This record gives sequence, C-alpha cells and structure tokens, in this order.
Amino acid sequence: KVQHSSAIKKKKGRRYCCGYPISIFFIVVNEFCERFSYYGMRAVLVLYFRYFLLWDDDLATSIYHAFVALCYLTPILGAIIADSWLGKFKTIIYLSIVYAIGQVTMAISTIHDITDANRDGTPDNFTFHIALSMLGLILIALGTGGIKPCVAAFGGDQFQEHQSRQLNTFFSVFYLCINAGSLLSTLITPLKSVASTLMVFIAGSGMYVKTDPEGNIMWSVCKCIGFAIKNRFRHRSSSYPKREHWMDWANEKYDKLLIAQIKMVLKVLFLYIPLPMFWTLFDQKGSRWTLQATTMSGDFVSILISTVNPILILTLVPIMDRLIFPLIQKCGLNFSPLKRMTVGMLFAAMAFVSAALVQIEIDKTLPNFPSSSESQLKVVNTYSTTLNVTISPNEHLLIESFGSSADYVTFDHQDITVSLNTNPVITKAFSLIKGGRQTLIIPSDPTVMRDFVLRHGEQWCEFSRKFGFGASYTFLIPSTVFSDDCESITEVEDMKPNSVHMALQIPQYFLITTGEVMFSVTGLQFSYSQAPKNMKSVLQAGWLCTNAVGNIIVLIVAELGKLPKQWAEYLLFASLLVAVSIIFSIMAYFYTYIDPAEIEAQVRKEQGLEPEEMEKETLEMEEKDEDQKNEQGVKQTKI
Ligand SMILES: CC(C)C[C@H](NC(=O)[C@@H](N)CC(C)C)C(=O)O
Repeated sequence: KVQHSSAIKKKKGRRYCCGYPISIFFIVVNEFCERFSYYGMRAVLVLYFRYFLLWDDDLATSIYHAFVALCYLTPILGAIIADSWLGKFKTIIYLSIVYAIGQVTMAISTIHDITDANRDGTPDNFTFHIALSMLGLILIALGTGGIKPCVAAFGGDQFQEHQSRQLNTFFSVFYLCINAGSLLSTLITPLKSVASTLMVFIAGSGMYVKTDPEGNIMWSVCKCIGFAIKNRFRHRSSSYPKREHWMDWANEKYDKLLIAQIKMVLKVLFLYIPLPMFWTLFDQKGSRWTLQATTMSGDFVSILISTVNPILILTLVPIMDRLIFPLIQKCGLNFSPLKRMTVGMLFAAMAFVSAALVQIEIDKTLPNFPSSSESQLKVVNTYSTTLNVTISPNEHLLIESFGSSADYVTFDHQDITVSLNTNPVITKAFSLIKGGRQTLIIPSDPTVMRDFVLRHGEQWCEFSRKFGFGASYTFLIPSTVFSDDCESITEVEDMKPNSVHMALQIPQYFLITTGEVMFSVTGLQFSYSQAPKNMKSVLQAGWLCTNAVGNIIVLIVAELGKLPKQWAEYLLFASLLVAVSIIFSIMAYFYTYIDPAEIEAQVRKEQGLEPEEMEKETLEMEEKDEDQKNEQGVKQTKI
C-alpha cells in the first residue's frame, strides 16, 4: 500500500497541455534525437566497412545486417532490466550512456592517424580498428535496442486509462518523430545527437510518471511457466481433470494475478509468430530494392529514393489518422488493429508485385549476358579500312574502320578462328573464356602502335558528354592522334546505359510505406494496449524482436542464394506474405481484445483484494478530477 500511494503521488505531478501530458514532449524529442543519431550512423556504416576497413561487399553487407538484427534483439535485455530491476526511467538514462560511449568508441575507430605511424594515409593496424569498431557497434546495439522498448512504453505510461484516444495519437506522433529524425540524419551529420538525446530526456525528469519495477518479474515469469509445464507433465494421465489453460497448472504454487498476466503476454506473443515475414519484405528495401535502383537511370531521384520512406511516413500517418481511419469508421466498418495489420501485410505484398513488374521492365533492357556454358565476343576495328570479319564456322561481320560489331556475338563453344579480308588475309585462332564477355581489337598497324592516355600531362582530350548509368565504353584512339585532334577518337558503346527510370520504384515505396503505417504504427499501439502493466516493455521488446527475426531471414535468404530471375524472387516473397497474412487473419479472428487493467482488477477481486482496488479506484477518480481541473486551468489561462 505504501508503494502504491507513492506511485500515485508521483502521478499527481502531471502537467497538461491541450489534453496531453507535457512530459511526452520530452519523450518524443528524445526519440527524434535518438533515431537521428542511429540512422545517421547506419547510413555510412557499409561505406565505413567497405572503404575504411577494406572489407568486400559480402562481408560488409552481412555484418551490417547482423548489426541491425542485434539492435532489434537487445530490446529484450532492456525490457528485462526496466520491468524487473531499474524501472524504465533509469534504464533509459543508463543505457543512453552506454549508447553514447559506443558512438564515441565508433568515432575513435575511424581515426586512422591512431595507428598510421608512417603517415601514408592508411591505418597500419587494421585489427585495432576492427576490434574498436566492433566494440562500438555492440555498445550502440545495446544502447539503441535496450532503450527502444522502454521509451515507447514509458511514453504510454504518461497517459491514464481514460485517455486511449490521446494514447493512440501519441504512438502516431512517436512514429512521426522516428522518421523525422531519420530523414534529417540523411541530410545533415548526426553530430553530438546522443548527448542531446540524453539531455532532452533528463530535462523532463520532474514531469514523468515513473512506475516502479516489481522485482525480478522475468525470473518469476520463467519459473512460473517452467512449473506449469512440469506440473502438466506430472499429471498427464487422463484421470486428472483438464484445465482451461495449460498455464492453470501453475495454480498450485503461483499467484493467480501473475498467471493471468503471463496468459495475456503469451496470447499476444503467439499472435506475433507470423509477423517477421512482414519485416523480411520490408527490410529488403535497403538491400534488393537498392540494388534494383542501381540498374535504373535517374540522377537526383537516387537521393529521393533513399529518403522516400520517411517522407511518405510523415505524410501518410496524419492522412491515415485524421482522414482514412475516421472515414472507414464513419462507413460503419470495424477496422480493428489486427485487421489493419493484415491489410498492412497485403500492401507490402502488393509492393513486391510492383517491384517484380519493374524488374521485368528492367530485364528487357539489360544486356543478355552469357550463360555459364556460353562465351561472348565483340569485335572492334581500328584498322584503316572497313573489314569483313569471319568467325568460324559461320559468323560474318562487316565492321567499318573505327567501328565495332553491333553487339556481342554469343558462341556455345570456346575455340574460334577469326579471318580478316586484309591483304594478305589474316587468320588467327582464339580460345574464349566460358561464361565471359571479351572484346577482340583489330589493331591499325602493329608497327606504329602507341599509347595514349585520355587525360595525362600534355596530351589530353576532354569529353563533355555524360556517360549513362550502368554503361560501358571503349575508346578507339588512332596512332596519329594529338591533343588538337580529339575528334578522331571514337567511342564504342560496350554496354547500353540503364534506361528504366528510378521513378518507377515510387509505387512500390508508396505501397510498402502504406503497409508500414497500417502494420507498424498499429503494432506499436497494440503491443502497449494488450500488455499487463508490469510487462509493457517486455511486450514492446517482443514486438521489436519480430523485426530482428525478419532481418535474420533476409540474411539467410541472401546466403542461400537466389532464384534465377529476380522478378520471380519478388513474386515468391509476395505470395509468401499473402499466405502468412491469411494465417495471421485466422489467428486474429480468434483473438479477443482485452483490457489488461480490467482483468488484473478482476483477479485481485477474486483474490479478495477489493479494499486495495477500491482505494486505487478512488485515488484514480480523485486524480482524474484533478487532471480535469488542471486541463481547465490550462484552458482558462489561455482564454
Ligand atoms: C521496427 C521499426 C518500427 C523500425 C522503425 N523504422 C521506421 O520507422 C522506418 N520507416 C524508418 C526508415 C528510415 C527506414 C524505427 O523505429 O526506426
């Protein structure tokens, strides 16, 4: 009772603005700064691996995905610390310090002068830099992941039970801040942002509602589940009467309230099983879709593509919240949170169908590369006259001087003989590389061959033309050329530039972001509303874990190899998500929404704890009155 009254006393310090507790301002600004720091660092991480640590593409991508997965696994640790030991407020403070140390460690690891004794611009001891950066990344993952479930749940704690509308708006604004932070971080450098994150959070210290942790709750949960399983196994004979729920087998030893709370959490966690599939598709934005963009044309659009998701979130969240959802409600349709999440999944599946269609368009324009048993050859003629080139047995090409064969010629054998109609006729045998592309250059006259560098010292030729994305060229430089006759240099296009414009990716980004708003924002709210009071952070962590599992699936899929056609892989993922969303909708159909506070009150009542409950209710009523007075006070002051 003493502990309870002290919690209520703290609640009485609440201050309001427009019906919202002022304390949430500090929490959303804190989230904005944290995401600014996280995404700013993440944006340059692969580049750091690739160009500073000199790792290859595969290693850089794998470590990057492993880091992202770790960031969404550590929430479990943060939630356990918060709900069982330190409480959310202190956990956020301590883990933010760990986060800041991680960022500083990471920053130090990028200073090559530390080990560059000979000052040649490259570090002398890569092991030192790798070890330091890995330590930094682990600390960052611990910090960012650890505080993530606590910040969302701590924000939710600032509201009272009758403020469910404000609570939903809070989660939407919270999501907006995540994306505003990430958007800004791609535009400006995230300098000192972890320090600001911490300072903003501490600034609101006096205004927060801080609920105390209830002992080592996770340990009690594990012991209770373990006991229920053991007890069920001991009474497996059919002579024992069945119990309504398998957790009821813990009734003999554990508190009914704890059992009821575990049941609530398990019910939601079970519902989460199919959800990682959504994130598997969502997270391919950063890998497969980015690779798809590299085979497309468009300069400035590439910047837009990297920021299109947060920009769309900033526009779609208010549109959905203020227009679409109320409109659906007005039409008398019950668009419950789980239905929204199912529709969100279907949107993500549609995004992948759109990606497949774009891929089919791209494939039409991509060069036809040789299969592993074929070889391809292009012939370039730098001879002074047009030549008739015969490639055995029956390929005849007419190539004018300083020109090339129209395209690569494909052979299903490797040994060829090339004959030229020069005087005398020249014939030469070649062995081509299997599965490769080669160019055969017919020299002008081997005796007068000379080197020419396109831009070097005295001799240079400037090309003002723009080279297309993805194209490849060969320059034919006559042996007689000097800097004043650049015109005689001929350009042969080996590979055509990409011609499918990046703007075609916008529909798939629009669809996946619409899906994200329906799925992710709703999932965040749902996880908070369905969790018992003492396990709010744990359920937030469970929700974030679905993202970690999704990322791990991406890693496995990338390692296992791909289908021969990329568009087929996109369609496969889309169909998998449709199948998963059907399973999820069936599970959702059988899920009954609960009010955890009401269930807890009911169990307490059954346990004969009415007096305390009544006292709490009375206190809450008093508090509600006081809050209303507060709100009116604010309004009157405004008037
Ligand atoms: C697991 C998530 C809820 C991740 C969430 N991401 C987003 O909101 C993205 N739209 C951001 C974008 C820049 C990829 C987060 O908390 O970062």
